[in-house]
Amino acid sequence: MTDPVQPEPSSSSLPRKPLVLIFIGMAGSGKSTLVDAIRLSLKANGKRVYTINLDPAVTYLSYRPNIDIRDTVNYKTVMSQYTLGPNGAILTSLNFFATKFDQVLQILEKKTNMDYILIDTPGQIEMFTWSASGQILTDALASSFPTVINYIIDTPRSQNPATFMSNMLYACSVMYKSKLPLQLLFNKVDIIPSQFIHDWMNDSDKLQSVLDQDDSYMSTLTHSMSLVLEEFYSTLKHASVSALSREGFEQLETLFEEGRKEYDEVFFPLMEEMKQERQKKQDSQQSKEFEKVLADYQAEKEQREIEPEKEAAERPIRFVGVPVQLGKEEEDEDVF
Ligand SMILES: Nc1nc2c(ncn2[C@@H]2O[C@H](COP(=O)(O)OP(=O)(O)OP(=O)(O)O)[C@@H](O)[C@H]2O)c(=O)[nH]1
Repeated sequence: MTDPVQPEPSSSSLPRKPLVLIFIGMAGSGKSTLVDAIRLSLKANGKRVYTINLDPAVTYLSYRPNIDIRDTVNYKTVMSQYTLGPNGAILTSLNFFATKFDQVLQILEKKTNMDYILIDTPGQIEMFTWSASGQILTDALASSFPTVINYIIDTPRSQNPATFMSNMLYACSVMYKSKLPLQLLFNKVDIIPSQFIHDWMNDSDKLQSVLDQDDSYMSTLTHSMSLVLEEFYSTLKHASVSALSREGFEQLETLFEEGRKEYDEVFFPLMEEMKQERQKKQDSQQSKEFEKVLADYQAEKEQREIEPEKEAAERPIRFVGVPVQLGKEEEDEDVF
């Protein structure tokens, strides 16, 4: 395969960092198969690729990830030790891993020669997208590296308009929650071409003609939703691929680099702005607290000048900053 993209220098003056690609999608949409296939394809194009598996419950992976959550947390042990069900154990394992993620970041920071870091996530999508630990991991990655979310859609299953709409609404919510560039990968196009999805996204009448065959409440709702999502579709970048046949892979590097550009130009400045805003708030809170301490000190000093004897009698004795309360009978004793 030829290299379709010559990496452009990042818009920032900083050295070019590896691009983090987080793969998210409904169970069985093909995340792990796609991560492996994309890893091999990028490597064949001469790119250096690092892989991380964040699914503690996956039993088989066709590739050996460079960092694997399963090497740190044993999901089955977590389940029996904390008497948890499968979902609780996945969540707890992710929580444990999040507490160690600074070490992962330290390793990644040293991988300056890498072009891409591919991240495989748990099959139970909400375990990652709606958990505090998922948010912590995503934020930690996005504040250190250009990061793009790849939302995988199972094309054959999306032939049902309600399934299609559920996926689109979920993708939209992931973008809002993560505040990161999001791209759609319509997977499994070796089974059925994704043309119908493009038609539905570009022309709501085409979706309507399918919905017209069904006069249920759901079809009316789906149509209303499709009108609402038109704006979301218009900015969305996507590609149709097959992890098995590697169809559509020739457009992936271009798509990923567009995601990097979007992160650099839109999301990174936004994140920096938010960081500065937070810092400003913190600084103003600190200076308010400092002024309060200063005012208290001033008031206390003035009080001391007015009533020096009374103040000395009432002032608690302090030992290394801790007020020592003396009992009545001990008042004359040296308690230190
Ligand atoms: N025909 C076809 N099958 C695929 C493709 N990608 C994945 N599959 C199959 O889909 C099934 C699920 O793939 P996985 O890669 O395990 O999907 P996943 O999203 O990682 O699954 P979970 O982690 O369990 O959610 C497997 O049987 C794959 O072989 C594809 O492009 N075409």
